[in-house]
Parts: sequence; structure tokens; C-alpha cells
Amino acid sequence: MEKTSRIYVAGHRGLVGGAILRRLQAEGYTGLITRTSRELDLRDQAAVRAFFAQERPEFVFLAAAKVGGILANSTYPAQFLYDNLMIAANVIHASHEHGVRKLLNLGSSCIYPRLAPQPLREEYLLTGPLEETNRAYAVAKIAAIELCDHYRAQYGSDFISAMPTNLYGPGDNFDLQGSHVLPALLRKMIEAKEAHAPQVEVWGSGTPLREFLYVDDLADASLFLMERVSEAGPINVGTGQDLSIRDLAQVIADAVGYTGALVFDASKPDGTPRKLMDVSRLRALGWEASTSLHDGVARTLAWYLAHRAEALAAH
Ligand SMILES: NC(=O)C1=CN([C@@H]2O[C@H](COP(=O)(O)OP(=O)(O)OC[C@H]3O[C@@H](n4cnc5c(N)ncnc54)[C@H](OP(=O)(O)O)[C@@H]3O)[C@@H](O)[C@H]2O)C=CC1
Ligand SMILES: C[C@H]1O[C@H](OP(=O)(O)OP(=O)(O)OC[C@H]2O[C@@H](n3cnc4c(=O)[nH]c(N)nc43)[C@H](O)[C@@H]2O)[C@@H](O)[C@@H](O)C1=O
Repeated sequence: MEKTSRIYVAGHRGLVGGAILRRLQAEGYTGLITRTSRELDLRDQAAVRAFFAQERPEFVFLAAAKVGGILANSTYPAQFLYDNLMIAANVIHASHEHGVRKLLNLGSSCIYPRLAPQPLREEYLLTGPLEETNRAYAVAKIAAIELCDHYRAQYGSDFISAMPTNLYGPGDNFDLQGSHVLPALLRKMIEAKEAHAPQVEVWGSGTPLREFLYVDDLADASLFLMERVSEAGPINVGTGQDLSIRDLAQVIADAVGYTGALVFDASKPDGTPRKLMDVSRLRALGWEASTSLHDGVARTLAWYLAHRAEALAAH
């Protein structure tokens, strides 16, 4: 990418797209192209075609998607499947039709089979049944990888796919029904501390293991991949370390300074028992995460406290 390249960041108001946009701006890229979902609904093929014909992006970061935590995924599977299939098919096909030089497709660690060996290696894709709570979303994300790989094979398109582990950071979704676990627990503990509440509710058993990557590290990996890697297949992006939801809740309680009890709500789903990424492929290519969970949580907490109204209004 040159500093004046026309670069489309799809989903620039989201957690990931926002971090990628901030990073590109900080590095002095001037040809940045963005649209909100109101301005351009990426499920609309004709609108996507017209947009690509008009703007002629040379590079595309595909970070627009219907995204949510375990409850949103299991409650709205039709929307997660349809929206994500349409967004991926429209953006990837338009990128091919309009000669995009390179596209980075963002997927998720939930593409791997529920009971695959740990840590999850890229070659485990399509080797077993998926986790039920996010099967619809995962199928759409797998279809997007397949699109990139087959457009590469048939047309020579330089389309690559990154599979991040669970993400968090400034600009996250803090809605308690729709969000992922880390922002949800951060918000719950802040509010419990302020209200002097004796306990905070944590969904599920607390035993599932999850790996968390700070979103600015993902933005760094995204630029690294865009600039230096051209290969088929998913490329895992993570830290290579996980912890239980119970331990995560304690890390967040400590950061917030909340000293009440944690109560586990067994009526809520646990989801997949573990999904630790094997990050050796990306390490061998030359990239590693640099932000510790402790630092990332502290930065996210500081951001949320400074932008609470904005964060809550966004979702
Ligand atoms: N969050 C996480 O923990 C993880 C995320 N990822 C991946 O990263 C990518 C981005 O996720 P994240 O940033 O968290 O998600 P967010 O929900 O924070 O942001 C998604 C963005 O997509 C845009 N969008 C959604 N639907 C449409 C549509 N129909 N047309 C146009 N734009 C649309 C929204 O735009 P607008 O604001 O304008 O409505 C929104 O800003 C996804 O592909 C996801 O799979 C992967 C692993 C973990
Ligand atoms: C990124 C990833 O994200 C999703 O998968 P997930 O990792 O299961 O998502 P999650 O962050 O919502 O939950 C992680 C764990 O945490 C527990 N948990 C406790 N208390 C709360 C809580 O208050 N909120 C939430 N959301 N979870 C909670 C929860 O019960 C579960 O055991 C999919 O969208 C999937 O498609 C995907 O790609």
C-alpha cells in the first residue's frame, strides 16, 4: 500500500474497522474510503457494485459484519448467516470485478470444529462439527474464506483471510444482551461498583476457556498481513494464551476495583469449551501480539469511562 492508495475500510465504525482506520490515519494514509451501513448496505449487491465502480478502491479491509456475543448469535442465527453471507459475497465479488489489488477478509476463531484438538491449527478447518451457538455465523465466515481462496485460484485475486481470536478494546459493543463477554463484564462491574451492588452475574459455568486479543494489536496484524502476506487459507491471529471466564472476571474485577461476589448463571450457555489459537503460522511470518491482557483491559476501561455515553448510544 502506498500512502495515497485508495483504501476502503468496510465497517469503519466497528471495533475492528475503527482500530484499522485509526492506525491507517496515524500512519498518514490519505486515500481512505468509508461508508456507514446507512450510506451503503453491503447486503445490497447493486449498491455495492455502484460504490466500487465510483470509488475504485485498490485495497479493501473487510471488517463489516453482523457481529455479537454468544446470546446474539444463538438468538438471531438467520440474520447472522444471511447478512454475513451477503456482505462477504458482495464485497469479495465486487473487489474481483473492479480489480482490487488486495483484500483482507476478517473471520473468526469460531470457524473451527467445536472439539478440534487445541491449540487450533489452520488445517483443522472443515474437519468436524461446529459449535451450535454460532454455527450460522461460522458457516458464513467459512464461506468468505472459500470465496477468497477460490477467487485466488480461479482469477489470481490477492485476497487473504485473517482469523482473529476474541477481540476487545476501545469502540467495543457494551450492550449487555448483544455484546461479547469482556465488554459485558467490564460494564457490569463498573455499574455494580457504582451502585455498591453485592454481586455481579456471570453467564454460564465460568469454566470455558477463551483467548483475548487487544484490537490495536489486530489492527497491527491486519496492516502486516496486507503489506506482506499473500497466501490462501485462514491465518490465525491471537496471543496463544487463554484463561477461564472465571479468571477473566477476576482480572476485570481487579481492574475496576470491584470487590463483590461473582455469581454464575447456569441458565446461560457456555458455548465452546475452548478455542485457543495456534499462532505459529503468523509467528513464522514475523508477527506477534504485544499488548498484555492486563494492559489491554486497563486501556479499554479508561476508554469506556471517558466515552461511556457515546459507547452506550452506539449499540
Ligand atoms: N469482536 C470480536 O470479538 C471479533 C470480531 N471478529 C471479526 O471482525 C470483524 C468486525 O467485527 P467487529 O468490529 O467486532 O464488529 P462491530 O459490530 O463492532 O462492527 C461491525 C461493523 O460492520 C458494519 N456493518 C454491519 N452490517 C453492515 C451492512 N449490512 N452494511 C454495511 N456495513 C455493515 C457496521 O457498520 P455501521 O456502524 O455503519 O452500522 C459496524 O460498524 C467481523 O468480521 C468479525 O467476524 C473476529 C473475531 C472476534
Ligand atoms: C468472538 C466469538 O464470540 C462468540 O463466541 P463466544 O466466545 O462464546 O462469545 P462471548 O464472548 O459472548 O462469550 C464467551 C463466554 O463468556 C461467558 N459469559 C459470561 N458472562 C457473560 C456476559 O455477561 N456476556 C457474554 N456475552 N458472555 C458472558 C459466555 O457464557 C461464554 O461462555 C460468538 O459470537 C462467536 O461467533 C465468535 O466469533
